[in-house]
Amino acid sequence: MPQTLIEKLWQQHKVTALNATTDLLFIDRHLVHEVTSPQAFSGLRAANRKVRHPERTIATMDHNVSTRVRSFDAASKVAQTQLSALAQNCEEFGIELFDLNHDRQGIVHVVGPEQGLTLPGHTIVCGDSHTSTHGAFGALAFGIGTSEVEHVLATQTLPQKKPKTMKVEVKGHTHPAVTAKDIALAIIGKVGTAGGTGHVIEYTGEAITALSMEGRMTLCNMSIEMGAKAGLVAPDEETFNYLKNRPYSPRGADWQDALTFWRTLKSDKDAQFDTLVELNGADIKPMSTWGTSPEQVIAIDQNIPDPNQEDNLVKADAMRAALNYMGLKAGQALSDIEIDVVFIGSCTNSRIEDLRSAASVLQGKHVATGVQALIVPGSMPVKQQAEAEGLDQIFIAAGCEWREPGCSMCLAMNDDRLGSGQRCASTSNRNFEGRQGQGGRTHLVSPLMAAHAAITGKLALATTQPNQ
Ligand SMILES: CC(C)[C@H](C(=O)O)[C@@H](O)C(=O)O
Ligand code: SF4
Repeated sequence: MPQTLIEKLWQQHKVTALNATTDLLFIDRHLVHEVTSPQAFSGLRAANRKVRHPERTIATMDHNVSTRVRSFDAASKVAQTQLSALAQNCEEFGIELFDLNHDRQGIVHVVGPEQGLTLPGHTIVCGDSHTSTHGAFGALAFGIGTSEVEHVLATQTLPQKKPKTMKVEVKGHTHPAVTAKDIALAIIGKVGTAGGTGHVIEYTGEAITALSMEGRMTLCNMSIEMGAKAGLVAPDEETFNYLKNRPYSPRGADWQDALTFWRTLKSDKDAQFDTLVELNGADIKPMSTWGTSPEQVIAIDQNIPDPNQEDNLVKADAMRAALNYMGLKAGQALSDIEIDVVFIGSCTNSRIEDLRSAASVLQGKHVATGVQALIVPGSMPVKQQAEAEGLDQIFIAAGCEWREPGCSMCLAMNDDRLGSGQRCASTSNRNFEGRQGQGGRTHLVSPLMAAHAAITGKLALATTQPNQ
């Protein structure tokens, strides 16, 4: 029977069936960060167990770190406790750690791929919902809870319910001003935040294969915002070129063997998916959210929808609540909305291409009066690369703040946060109430649009208009 890539990866990692719906899977790679690991290590210690495969486990510090200075002292008390616990746990259990002073430190979902720790055909888990990012490499990658982190540390396996499969096909090409972020937001706008529930998504179509690895990571990253367990793209030459000579990528004969295997990783021609979704690349425009859920999203040239026109009463109520929280009115043009803060960063959009894209807009320009613009590279290698290319100088000359790597203003777990009522054009992935700080208002956008917002002080249209 023809199989989807998702089914192939599942079969390749199935250790045994536990019951009719649940299998035990082998986990190739376990990524760890400071927030969801302390209790898992405590559990191991209490049961007097070791980490089964320390060499398959790697840790980094990201959520809680200060992006102003590289010091635990700059973080809050809770953060300091979690960061020190991670350092101590990694030492005790023999796990490699990219700590604050390490030149490979960064956001866990930026670090894995750029180090070659994320490989096609892998099962990858992390105590973090955006583990779906790694699916960009043709890996089955998903987030897990803290008790599951303990299970994987102890056994390198995980019981998992078989997911449903979904194919999201984006046909044809998109306009040059349309980025992977816009594609992701357009898909969420179409299927909704529950549209992917119980599914693993495979993204296909010309508009997807045309994406760089950075773009594919942005897209797969947001699979979780559609309610999906994971999202992936079948690996191709773009994937292999990206991985060649990365620090942990296979080398020599191992590289050749890996390539031979990786080239088999695709869905069979007539493979059946449980759910099909189709979009036309040419219909997608630069997007921005207007509300407090990623599905409350429209094209930048549209007006904010009216709850009174919404037939679904639950949705209409959610829209009213969102308008109220966001301080916006139905019918208002998105492009008239003034912003206070711009955040370019997070595991969705803090890679070198994202920074290049922002720099292309900010070069020779200045941030609008009264706007604070934060540019936070996703990792130390991204930071170093950006500095080698002089991007930091472009940002600084434009009046932006150039920070140290970390999750930063993506979530209010460190000292970068919005004040109450502040409005932010953000390249992150969640716009829930209070996500970036209590009372803070988030508009999810691409780095291109965030950079335009920085210089105009508004949710501006990108200069290159789509579909003209
Ligand atoms: C802190 C962590 C558990 C959380 C997640 O799982 O996603 C965070 O990364 C987020 O983006 O909200
Ligand atoms: S950058 Fe944001 S979404 Fe990504 S792992 Fe950190 S907190 Fe979660």
